[in-house]
Amino acid sequence: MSTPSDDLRLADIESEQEYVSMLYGRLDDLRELSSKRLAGSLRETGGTHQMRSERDTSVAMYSDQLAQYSAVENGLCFGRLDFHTDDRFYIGRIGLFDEDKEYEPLLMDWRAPAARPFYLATAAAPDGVRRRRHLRTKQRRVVGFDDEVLDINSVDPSRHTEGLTGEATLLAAVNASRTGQMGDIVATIQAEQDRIIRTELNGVVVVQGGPGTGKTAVALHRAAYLLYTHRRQLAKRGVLVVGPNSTFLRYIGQVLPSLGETGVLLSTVGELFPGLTAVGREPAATAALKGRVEMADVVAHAIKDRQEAPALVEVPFEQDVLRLDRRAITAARGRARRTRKPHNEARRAFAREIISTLASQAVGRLGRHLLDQADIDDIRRELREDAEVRAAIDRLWPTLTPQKLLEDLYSSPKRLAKATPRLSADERALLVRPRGAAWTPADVPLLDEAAELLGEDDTEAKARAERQRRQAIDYAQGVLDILDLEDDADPDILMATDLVDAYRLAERHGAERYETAAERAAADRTWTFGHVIVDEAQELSPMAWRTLMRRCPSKSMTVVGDIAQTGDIAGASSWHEVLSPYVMDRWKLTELTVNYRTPSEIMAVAADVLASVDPELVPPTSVRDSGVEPWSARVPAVAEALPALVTAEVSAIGDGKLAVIVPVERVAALRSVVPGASDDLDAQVVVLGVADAKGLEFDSVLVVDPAGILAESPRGASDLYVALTRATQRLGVVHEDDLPAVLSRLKSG
Ligand SMILES: Nc1ncnc2c1ncn2[C@@H]1O[C@H](COP(=O)(O)OP(=O)(O)OP(=O)(O)O)[C@@H](O)[C@H]1O
Repeated sequence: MSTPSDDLRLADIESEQEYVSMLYGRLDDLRELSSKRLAGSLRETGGTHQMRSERDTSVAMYSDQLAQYSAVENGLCFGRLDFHTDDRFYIGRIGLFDEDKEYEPLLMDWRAPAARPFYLATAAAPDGVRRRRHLRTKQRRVVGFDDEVLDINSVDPSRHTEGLTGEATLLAAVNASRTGQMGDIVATIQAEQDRIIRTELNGVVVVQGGPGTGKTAVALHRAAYLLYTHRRQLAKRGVLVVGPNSTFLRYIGQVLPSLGETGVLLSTVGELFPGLTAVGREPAATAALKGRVEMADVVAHAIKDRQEAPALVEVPFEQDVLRLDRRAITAARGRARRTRKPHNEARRAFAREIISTLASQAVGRLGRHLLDQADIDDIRRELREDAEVRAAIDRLWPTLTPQKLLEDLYSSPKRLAKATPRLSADERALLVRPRGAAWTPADVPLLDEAAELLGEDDTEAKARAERQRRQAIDYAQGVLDILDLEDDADPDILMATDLVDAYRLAERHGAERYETAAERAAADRTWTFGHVIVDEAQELSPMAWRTLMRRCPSKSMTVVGDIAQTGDIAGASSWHEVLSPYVMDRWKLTELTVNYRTPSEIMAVAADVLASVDPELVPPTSVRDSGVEPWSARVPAVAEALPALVTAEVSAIGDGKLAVIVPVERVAALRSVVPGASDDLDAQVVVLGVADAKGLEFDSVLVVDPAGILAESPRGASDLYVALTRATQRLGVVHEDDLPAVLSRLKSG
């Protein structure tokens, strides 16, 4: 039997449905309009350069609009605010307006200043809000809502935190099964998170917080907020989001599109050198050494060593042999270095000096009194064009690419010894590598450093671009010729060539058209971004920070991480240490304190491990209990016991996700014994090392061989802390040896 309050609720759902359906109708209208306009712009051809460029802008704009309208389809409207003044706003993923009523807002974009009370208003500080309503929708259907009446009498003075916003909806969200893809939190952003998301654009903001406090979520919503609030500034230069590995980037990849933002470049540091994929692996000690800041000097040394000054170089020229002694070479080198230009650009000054020296020798031998200025100019020109002379200059001051410089360095113990006077022999040995070996992520900051010091030698790139442009024009000309031939019969028909010439056709079909700032940025090493967000920032080495800082000269950055979770031995142990070389103390620390992922039962176990990293560190407070105690199981052989343990966990989590987190060296062996296991996050069961599990979360986690994880690295305790805090519901620890003392709280299951 339905009660009067059930009836009221149903009536409310019905009226909300009416409103939400009206909003979807409006969205459909907008979609249709943009689609028509896009089709119109694509049909247009010809015109002046300016007309073409305006048309391209329209095409890009309408395509973006269409992508945005599709992206916000799910959960378009998720909230409502009722004010004491009887005003009422609906809050959603984008703003929608009523064109017939002077653009009155129908739906408020969550990022608009007027939407802020939805995240900040509390019973103690209601900001004029009487009621906050969270709407739950499935596709276009309203399925329920939760109301909070912001009444001062409902304030609980015993609560120390400022309280949760939309608690029922929040708990439903954090309890939901995980999908292998991070979701957005736009409907349930909490006050401490909202303040960080809306921090001003300029300067460096550090977001420090324990596991599960929403750092990644906050960082991504901040990107969306900044793009909305500073669209003009940021759309041009773009926003870069840096993550620790490609698994993580795939995991977070859908969040910004679901917020209607597609123009953000997601990248690892290892992917920041265009044209090169750094997939090589190397020992952790080698990567850590390459990450040290002294490597910047090593690169500089390596370049100087290539500016050689041997005792004597003989240059055959015509019937004679010209000589360059060390004094002449050093003088030319000094001249070139004094230009303070990068190596490849300073080469021109070096070559000019060398040609001058050789020219005076050649002229002296021929007898200066016999030659006039024109003869001397001829000799200079011949010297410049002479293959032997060029070869001599190449040897003394070679044009270098970053790749060639590093490859030559790693593969030559002699070169390495000269470039690394401050490294020990053991350290130097870590850098030795044969030619042709794959580039590793730790090489990328060194290549970037080298590229800065070498300067772009873009002669080859320019020649290639020109060749491609010519080919495109030839191709376009061919197309036009064919069209003309076909239409030849009827002179009244407008020829394709009347509308567009080959050059323009080629230009319109060129690869650069309609590219977003993010796409252009991805292809250009020297691109600088309007804002850079660094996630899991504690993992970055000092050399990686140099690369990132170069990409953001304005130092408008959001740095997100947890010093207690640092696993990389090149990683950070304090934010001050990381940032002060670039911005001194001009950075702002913000903190997140509530854990939305890990239930309190699991967090209690993780807290013991955290205390072993540093007793001063405070674990975040879990937002909920799960009612399930974490357990440990001692088994004679993990490989044999694991399949059954995995099957039991899978049946406990229904269609949720399970991760088996193991020491890196056991990943391959254990992945092969777990049925259906993979490293693909879409699979139900994944087997991962800790480094690859960073930033991810699963309904259930089995941590295997905790002693192995602790022993695997000097930062083993941080790694174990990361592994334990990946679970949203259930945790089991499986071990063969004694359970490490830090885990003694676990009950054996
Ligand atoms: N306000 C919120 N509403 C709903 N869910 C939230 C909220 N804040 C965080 N979460 C959820 O909590 C989980 C953890 O968030 P997130 O991955 O951003 O944490 P993190 O601080 O980056 O963690 P870690 O340091 O362990 O990588 C995610 O599932 C996220 O969606």
